[in-house]
Amino acid sequence: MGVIQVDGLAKSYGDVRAVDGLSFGVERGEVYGFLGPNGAGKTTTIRILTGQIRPESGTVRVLGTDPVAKPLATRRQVGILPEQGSPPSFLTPREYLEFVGNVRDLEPDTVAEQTDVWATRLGFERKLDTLHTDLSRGQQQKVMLTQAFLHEPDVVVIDEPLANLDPLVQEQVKRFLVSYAAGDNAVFVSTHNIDVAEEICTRVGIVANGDLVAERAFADHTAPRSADSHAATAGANDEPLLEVFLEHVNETDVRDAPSLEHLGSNQ
Ligand SMILES: Nc1ncnc2c1ncn2[C@@H]1O[C@H](COP(=O)(O)OP(=O)(O)OP(=O)(O)O)[C@@H](O)[C@H]1O
Repeated sequence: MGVIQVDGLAKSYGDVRAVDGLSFGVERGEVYGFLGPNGAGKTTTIRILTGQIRPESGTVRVLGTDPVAKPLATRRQVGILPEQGSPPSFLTPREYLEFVGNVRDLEPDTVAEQTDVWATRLGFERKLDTLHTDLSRGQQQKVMLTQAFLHEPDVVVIDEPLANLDPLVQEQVKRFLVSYAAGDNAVFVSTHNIDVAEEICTRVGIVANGDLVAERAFADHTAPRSADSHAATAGANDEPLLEVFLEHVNETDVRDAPSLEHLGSNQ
């Protein structure tokens, strides 16, 4: 069984069928990309995976635990970076990471060490003692990334990992995600960004109207691929991911967006 296993998942909000019979699995060593247009059901799926909401039907296992029955156990085991998550405005990054470390039962020394490693890696070491309210959106995103990895979880679930980050930091984060998964962990990434999915993922599931419409595997890699290189593709053909996406997702599937034109570009 994979570290994430989803079978026949369904969730509606009133008349809206947000997730509709979704099944997929993620193995250790994978960066699994969950790629879909606005309103496809990505965030709803992430919220179920991380024990925040209950599905109507279907089964979910994350590291063998059922997040529906044991949401707290799941949240302890995984790293979570929610969509539009931001750290508390009234704390500094150092205080917030100490708080997260405490909740995660980490030794204070480990938290201090990891805080320094991450602040240096992402370049916010000079902001460690500044209130979040005085940090930019990108700086806050760096703190949120740090909290997701602080306890070195086997599974990390991230909604739009590169949102608000500058290109240099995006490159560092992409490399980090690839190397983290390669260390026998799994990274589940939800994104609209086809180039990023193609660059860092070992496998991409394309989701539309709450269900997987295609899945694409790439050869193992230990560093991000160049976005325009398809030589490493291990799927049935060498078709670029954008074309696979456009084949399976048509304008009628894009519930909240009038056009597909933006989908290949950075967020
Ligand atoms: N709390 C809610 N109440 C009612 N409808 C909701 C709620 N949350 C999501 N939806 C609807 O469920 C569908 C799936 O939404 P979801 O947020 O899961 O999609 P998404 O793929 O994450 O979209 P995006 O890429 O725009 O963030 C959408 O049609 C959305 O309008």
